[in-house]
Amino acid sequence: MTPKSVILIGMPGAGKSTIGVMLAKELAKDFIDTDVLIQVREGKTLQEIMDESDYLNLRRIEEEVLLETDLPNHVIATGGSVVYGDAGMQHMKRYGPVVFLNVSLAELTRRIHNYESRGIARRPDQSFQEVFDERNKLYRHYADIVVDCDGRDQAQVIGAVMQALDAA
Ligand SMILES: Nc1ncnc2c1ncn2[C@@H]1O[C@H](COP(=O)(O)OP(=O)(O)O)[C@@H](O)[C@H]1O
Ligand SMILES: O=C(O)C1=C[C@@H](OP(=O)(O)O)[C@@H](O)[C@H](O)C1
Ligand SMILES: [Mg+2]
Repeated sequence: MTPKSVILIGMPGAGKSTIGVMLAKELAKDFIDTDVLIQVREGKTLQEIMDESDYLNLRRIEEEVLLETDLPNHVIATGGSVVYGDAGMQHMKRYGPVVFLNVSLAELTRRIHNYESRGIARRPDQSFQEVFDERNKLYRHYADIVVDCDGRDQAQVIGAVMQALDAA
């Protein structure tokens, strides 16, 4: 049987990248951050891709990169905008459970101070609150497991993810 992967989704600042690499060590799996895959394939930073084109192009590239990548036995930290591409999500779901790291808007606002320059793939007129509301529905739609992260430090979130994976 192909070993299972674990796919982390959630808002920018939810902890996908930092928790993902620690979770991969705990679970003895490989780790990949899809933002890194995109940057290496394009030879540009995400911000450069957005500056040279627009947020829809970044989302399109994100989906293309996912569809061309085989990711068995990995913890996969996705970019926050990955849920806008259904084909990419269905592709990843074949490898294992999707875990939504659920963080409140208040906590995300505490963690993110560079909303305008962070390279969030959003319509330029959209506020952080609007992006949060729009995406929350999508994260819940694709999630097999929802882990509430508010009030938990990184070790506690990892513990909660592992417990939920065991129970699933
Ligand atoms: N449970 C947590 N409690 C407090 N801060 C956290 C937690 N998880 C992650 N962080 C911090 O939030 C910031 C964003 O984390 P990051 O992994 O880059 O998020 P993402 O990849 O989801 O955008 C980092 O500074 C990270 O250290
Ligand atoms: O939410 C977004 O629109 C994005 C989040 C980023 O990843 P993180 O979620 O790891 O910050 C990165 O993929 C890109 O800048 C777009
Ligand atoms: Mg990240």
